[in-house]
Amino acid sequence: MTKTILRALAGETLPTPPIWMMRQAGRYLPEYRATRAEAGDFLSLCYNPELAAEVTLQPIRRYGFDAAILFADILLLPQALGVDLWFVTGEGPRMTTVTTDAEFDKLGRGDMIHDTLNPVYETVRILSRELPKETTLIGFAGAPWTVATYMIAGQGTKDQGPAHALKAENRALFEKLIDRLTESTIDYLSKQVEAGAEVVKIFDSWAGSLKGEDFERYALEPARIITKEMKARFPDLPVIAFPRQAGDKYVGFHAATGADCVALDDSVTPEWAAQNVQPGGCVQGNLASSHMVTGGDALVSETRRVVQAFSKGPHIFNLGHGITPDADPENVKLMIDTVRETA
Ligand SMILES: Cc1c2[nH]c(c1CCC(=O)O)Cc1[nH]c(c(CCC(=O)O)c1C)Cc1[nH]c(c(CCC(=O)O)c1C)Cc1[nH]c(c(C)c1CCC(=O)O)C2
Repeated sequence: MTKTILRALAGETLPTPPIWMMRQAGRYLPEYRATRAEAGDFLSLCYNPELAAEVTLQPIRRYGFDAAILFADILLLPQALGVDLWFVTGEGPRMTTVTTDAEFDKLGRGDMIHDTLNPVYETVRILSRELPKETTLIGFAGAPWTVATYMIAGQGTKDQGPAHALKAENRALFEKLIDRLTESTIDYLSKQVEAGAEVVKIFDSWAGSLKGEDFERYALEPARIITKEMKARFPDLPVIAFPRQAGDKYVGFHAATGADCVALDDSVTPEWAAQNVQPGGCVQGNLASSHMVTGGDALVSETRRVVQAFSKGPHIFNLGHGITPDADPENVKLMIDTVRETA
């Protein structure tokens, strides 16, 4: 029997949508916090295959999600290209910037990324042995634009101002960076698939700040190239694209990129997306993650609404963005029970 997530990704409408959750291994879980403390810090956890596999498995054991997502981070790739990366507690990632040709020229390329990323592939190998046979293993990478926004600013930003500024001031350098990230992302994802990832997801968290032609060039086009090359190398590999906050640009994203599934954030209604995006293929999403904090009747009614809106086509139930550290683990259970009862 084919795994439910793979069936949905192949375009099948299932009686109950398969479920997983962005950031399902995370700080809202006491067992995650304990393992992270054992590892020392977040990056040490990412590079410790035994412990990274352990935190990936924790939400599977607790909730029986239909998919596990590799525990790692989108910023490991720039680190593998040679930038310094660290996390400031309570604030987020920091890295050395790439805003000049000289800084760009110091970046690595080709197979050298694997020296740093080998522990991630080892995590994938452990997981493909240890996951329950019905659970799908999802590998992932950041989309070039989103990763570039962190590399250019040296940290997270509200409006991706520094990346937009570099794009305006030195478009040739900006485009070289996007191209280098596109190439390295293909190499990185390929190694994850060779190690046992069954699906790959491309996270473009800041796609929504690209407007007009910039969206086509720097969100859609890299997703198309990555998808095309991954499918050339691995013909049966399903690809999930997440151009977060794309709004009306979600329409036609499957066809334009070749992605099997488009993940939706919660700024679009499920009714609108069912009508305008789901005809293109499988969709994933899109309950607001705040319900995992607030719970109650609203959680139940909004979960039912998402399930019902997408019930006539291929759908993978998920949140619209990652679960937050202040979420209540009991609310996750309530969401899963509601999905499985509603369908
Ligand atoms: C932009 C981005 C990043 N990382 C990621 C994105 C794209 C998705 C999104 O928009 O959320 C993706 C990511 N990050 C993480 C995963 C693992 C898989 C999963 O469970 O979803 C995935 C898929 C673990 C993580 N990545 C991070 C944590 C929290 C770190 C900790 O335990 O202290 C986890 C579990 C840290 C991280 N990593 C990043 C930031 C901005 C932060 C700090 C914010 C925060 O603290 O939540 C970069």
